Amino acid sequence: MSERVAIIGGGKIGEALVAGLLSSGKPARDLVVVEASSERAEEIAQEYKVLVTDIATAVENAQIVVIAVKPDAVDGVLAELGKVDDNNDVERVTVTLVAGLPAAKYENALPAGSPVIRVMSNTPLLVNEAMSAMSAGRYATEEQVQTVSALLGAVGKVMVVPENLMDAVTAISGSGPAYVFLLAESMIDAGVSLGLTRAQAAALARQTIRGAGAMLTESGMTSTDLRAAVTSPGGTTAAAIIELERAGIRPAMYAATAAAAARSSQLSRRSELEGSPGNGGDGRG
Ligand SMILES: NC(=O)C1=CN([C@@H]2O[C@H](COP(=O)(O)OP(=O)(O)OC[C@H]3O[C@@H](n4cnc5c(N)ncnc54)[C@H](OP(=O)(O)O)[C@@H]3O)[C@@H](O)[C@H]2O)C=CC1
Ligand SMILES: O=C(O)[C@@H]1CCC=N1
Repeated sequence: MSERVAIIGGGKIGEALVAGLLSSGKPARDLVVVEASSERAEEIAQEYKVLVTDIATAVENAQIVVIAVKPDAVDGVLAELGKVDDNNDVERVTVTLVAGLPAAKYENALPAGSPVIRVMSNTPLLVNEAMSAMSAGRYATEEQVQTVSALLGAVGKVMVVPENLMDAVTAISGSGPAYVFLLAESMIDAGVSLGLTRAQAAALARQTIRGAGAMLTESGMTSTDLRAAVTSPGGTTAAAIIELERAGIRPAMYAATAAAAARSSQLSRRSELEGSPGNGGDGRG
């Protein structure tokens, strides 16, 4: 069965999901987008030929409703979803791609017993190479987990994790593409400083990262063994690695990912405070 998927938020991650699903073979008629910015809505409709509409039309007959807005826009989306007349017979699962916010936040705001699945994916959705981690909320059935897993499996790899690992997942794979792009940027600038043109340096860095990525996923070797195979005794790579270690590349990665995980956890704590009785939240659940 081809499920109808409504995506609320046609920003960077919403667009990447649309593009990835279409290129994986999902028909455009099974995708519908809700987007607050009219300019952005027009762009998405033009580029992907999917219906971009209001929330009530979008969720009608949708088996999967994906929330892909910034954390601070989630309350607005939940309020809009609450106003949608829900008298059709479609069994619906809500999938949140939002960083930091727990599945319970959605369960508390949606009608009692609503199935929710929390997902942390990443922008390589765009090229069907996403890494998506998912945690089922308390009302999601095994069948719904399988359905969402199949949907995300069409646009990359999927891992099921307990929800308490979502902050760590966000720090590694959610934000991770940005670390690799930063590495690419710094390799390109370094290449220019060594006399390459920017175009030459960019071509060398891009294909090197692509090739190394393919070896990581396809060789069956560990990253440690792959690095050792490049590092000739007394050679150029050893000279470079000494400098990277001296500059603290490992402690920098520990600190960076700890900061990302802490930010994710902070968003989660803030939403708990806002949702608890006596703190101005709705107090349900
Ligand atoms: N970017 C990434 O790499 C990743 C992002 N995420 C998560 O995905 C979510 C979205 O991030 P991202 O795509 O980067 O953000 P964007 O700001 O690019 O996209 C969000 C879009 O949703 C729109 N929007 C806001 N409120 C509503 C509403 N009520 N109904 C419909 N559309 C609305 C925004 O419009 P407007 O700008 O006019 O407000 C904007 O176009 C975040 O929660 C983030 O944590 C998760 C993994 C990776
Ligand atoms: O930076 C962010 O908050 C989002 C979540 C993971 C990647 N981008």
